[in-house]
Amino acid sequence: MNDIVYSARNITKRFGPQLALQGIDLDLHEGEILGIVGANGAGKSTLMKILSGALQADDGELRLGDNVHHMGSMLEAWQAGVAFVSQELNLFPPLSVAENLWLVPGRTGLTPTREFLTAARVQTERLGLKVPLSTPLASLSLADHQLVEIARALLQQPRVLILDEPTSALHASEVGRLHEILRGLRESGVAMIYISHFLEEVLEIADNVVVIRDGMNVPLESRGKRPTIPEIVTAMLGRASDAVHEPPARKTSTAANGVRKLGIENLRAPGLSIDSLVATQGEVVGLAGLAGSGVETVFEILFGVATPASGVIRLPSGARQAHNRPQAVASGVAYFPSDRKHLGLTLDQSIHENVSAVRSLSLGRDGPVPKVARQRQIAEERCAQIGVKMQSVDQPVSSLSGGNQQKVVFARWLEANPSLLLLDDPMRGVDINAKQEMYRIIRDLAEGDRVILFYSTDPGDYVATTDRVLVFNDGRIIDELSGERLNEHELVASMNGETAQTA
Ligand SMILES: Nc1ncnc2c1ncn2[C@@H]1O[C@H](COP(=O)(O)OP(=O)(O)OP(=O)(O)O)[C@@H](O)[C@H]1O
Repeated sequence: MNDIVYSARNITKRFGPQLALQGIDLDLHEGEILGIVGANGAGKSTLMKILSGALQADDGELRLGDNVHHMGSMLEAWQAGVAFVSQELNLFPPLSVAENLWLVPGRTGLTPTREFLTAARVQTERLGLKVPLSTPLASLSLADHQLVEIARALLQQPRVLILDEPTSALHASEVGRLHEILRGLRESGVAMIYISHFLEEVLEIADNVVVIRDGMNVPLESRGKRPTIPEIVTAMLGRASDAVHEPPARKTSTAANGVRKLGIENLRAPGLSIDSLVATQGEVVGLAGLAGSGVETVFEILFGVATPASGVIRLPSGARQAHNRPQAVASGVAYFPSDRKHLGLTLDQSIHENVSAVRSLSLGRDGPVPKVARQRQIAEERCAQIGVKMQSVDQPVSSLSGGNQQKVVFARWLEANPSLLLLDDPMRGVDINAKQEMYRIIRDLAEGDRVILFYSTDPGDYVATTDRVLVFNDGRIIDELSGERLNEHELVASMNGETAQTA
């Protein structure tokens, strides 16, 4: 094994009464990709923030090479050659891509040098970011934001690169490109930490895997050998997973009278052209496609935040197309957006306030906002159901880990009673167990009289939850997968236009 580049000993971190890290040890070697896995709230991001100077440990020691190093700030870490791609995507939406790439700790001025721009162009192209560097960041998709954040770290030519869920918004081809780049960096001796909830992905790219549970290292039985996924899951959860998911008994669409249905006809908008799309109550219909395929626009139109040029929309509640968000909500439409930062959570409010907030938007089952005691009870039930790791429902949402915040949003929409549920990558960043529970909940929701449209960056999610999948390309529906054809292989091929048929 090569030399140790970066090591942590007995790292401990408390947030008030919460002991987030309890004596973590870690060794990172030159030219090693170290995978770190753990359930939501296990302490991965906290540890990465400490390694990258964004947070200070309460106790423990960090060593860079042979020297004890006090990572007092992110600037110090950058200067020591430690670059961090954060799960929270610390970018500046009003600035351009180039300015975002340029702005790193310690650098002053907003104008990138010509030399930097040339390097930036090469790096972004290698990662598959297809927009000019002058593009305002705010106009890019979440996946592109993730690529910009990765490019920014790579442009620092770090000795140590920490990637916290770098692929949560990326499609398989983008993941493939990133892995190729990381393998190249490994060859040149860069040491990397790679965190992901996609365990197959971790096993594919990582040389070694570290499991963290409740802020502590969990030894793997296969010590030194390649661990298996069941072994990793058992270590993560502290027990074997009970989360064996059977794909749903798929329904075939019934357009019978008397059932609620979503009907879209001749819908035209910039980058979108749908002749017909019908989904009936009880169905989970997947809308799949690569970035820019048009799925996002469909969601935006149905939620009243984008306006089509023409077309007819009939919502399951019987209402016509909504022209703004309040109208959409009042017409029974719930939208679960993929961007965690814009999930609509009020971060400084408590979990129970957030979970019950949508009732006040007139979607509630029992109408008026329930009393606080009842709110708390509902939130407790919902959070227990999907395993939100928390101290109490009174704590602010901002104190939860990223994946647990995502689960609170999910719990919140469970408390609403929409007739049309738009789920835009709801499982991004949630751990394997919660994912299985979400699959079940989505199926249960569909069993009621709801129509569910579902999008994910993980093809496996479609197979696990949907009845059928409409594949979008260039704003059009180019394929429909159901029955035997609804498997990951066909889906990925179809999204890439390999077996596309006209639906
Ligand atoms: N700023 C904070 N204030 C209070 N508690 C916090 C704060 N940040 C994290 N925690 C708590 O520390 C624990 C570890 O959180 P962390 O974000 O490190 O988990 P994680 O393993 O990265 O989870 P995820 O997979 O969901 O991103 C959690 O219980 C979380 O609630």
